[in-house]
Amino acid sequence: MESEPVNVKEFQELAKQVLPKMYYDYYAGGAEDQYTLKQNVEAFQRITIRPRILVDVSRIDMSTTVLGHEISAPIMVAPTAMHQLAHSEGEVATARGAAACNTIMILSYNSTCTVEEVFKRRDISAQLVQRAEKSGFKAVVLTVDAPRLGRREADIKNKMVAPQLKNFEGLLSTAVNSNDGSGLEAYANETFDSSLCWEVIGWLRSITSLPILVKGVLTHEDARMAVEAGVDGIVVSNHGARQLDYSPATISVLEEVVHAVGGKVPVLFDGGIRRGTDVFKALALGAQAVLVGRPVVYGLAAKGEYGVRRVLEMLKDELELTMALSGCPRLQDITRRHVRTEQERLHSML
Ligand SMILES: Cc1cc2nc3c(=O)[nH]c(=O)nc-3n(C[C@H](O)[C@H](O)[C@H](O)COP(=O)(O)O)c2cc1C
Ligand SMILES: CCCCC(=O)C(=O)O
Repeated sequence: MESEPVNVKEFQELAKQVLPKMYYDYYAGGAEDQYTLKQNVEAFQRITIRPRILVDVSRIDMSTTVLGHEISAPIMVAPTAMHQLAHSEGEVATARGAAACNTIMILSYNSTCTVEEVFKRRDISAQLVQRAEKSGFKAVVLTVDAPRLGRREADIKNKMVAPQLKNFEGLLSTAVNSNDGSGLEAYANETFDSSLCWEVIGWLRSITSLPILVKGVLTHEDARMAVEAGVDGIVVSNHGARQLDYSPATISVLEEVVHAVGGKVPVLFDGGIRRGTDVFKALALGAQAVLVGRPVVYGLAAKGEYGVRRVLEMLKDELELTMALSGCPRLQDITRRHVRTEQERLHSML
């Protein structure tokens, strides 16, 4: 396939062709049976759209603001680790692709280029957060679904080798011996902090004035606790199904979290976004914007910065068409009544 990809799935095919198996497996894989990995995508397929007719859709406006920052569409780049395994220009190319689409990129602290997130060594975390703040980052996203690394069996089989991570140069050696299995797991064992608890929000507040979001909320209980802890935003996420297998498909719990938050802080969403219709469904169920993980990495692997831009543009173009065909000229026109969930479908059959 050397023709231009026409959708995000075709970028995945291209990425598979160009990437070494070890890296493709790392990007594409999920935890254990990969049940949640499949569900994250399939749960979207069980939601249908209820389009409205005879609405003037000659002008579609997809622009929105997230924490006060205007973006061209509610589609952002999720933090994913180690982009130099996908393309030599790494996160720099991804950031340029995101900028070309006028959107926000969340940088993983496990980036192969350079900054952020939380860490066992709080002194190192503090340095990374403060470096990020100084260099112009606008928010800190604390990933709360990784007290330990999920079991990714492809990485174990491939004896996945984790590269040196530049953010930690001079702070910490990230070189680990991976002879016994996943090098990533060995690295995570050294660095991930399994004692992290709610107190960390107050600590982060004490070291930065940036807004703080928590990423990895899947229940109304934790959504309420996060709001009480004073976070500035919540990301509904199961880490792209790479952590706890049999955690729910994220789209199936979005509404529960949105209700619990009650509009007090913005709720962002990620997991399984592959089409503009998926973005539409997440917005209808209450997300302010979505984050895209793997498709961005596939775009980067296949075509560098241009590929990242194309992936984001495709999703944006598809969202625009979906809005037009559903009678929603503006984002605020997309309501809960524009989708029908599986639960509603089953209920109507009783
Ligand atoms: C290769 C890869 C690396 C990731 N690295 C991180 C990370 O360093 N920090 C983090 O919070 N989430 C990480 N994630 C999770 C993503 O931020 C996001 O939650 C997930 O990819 C969304 O699902 P999607 O890939 O179906 O879009 C990673 C995901 C992938 C696929
Ligand atoms: C040790 C780096 C882990 C990155 C990550 O979060 C992932 O691969 O999902």
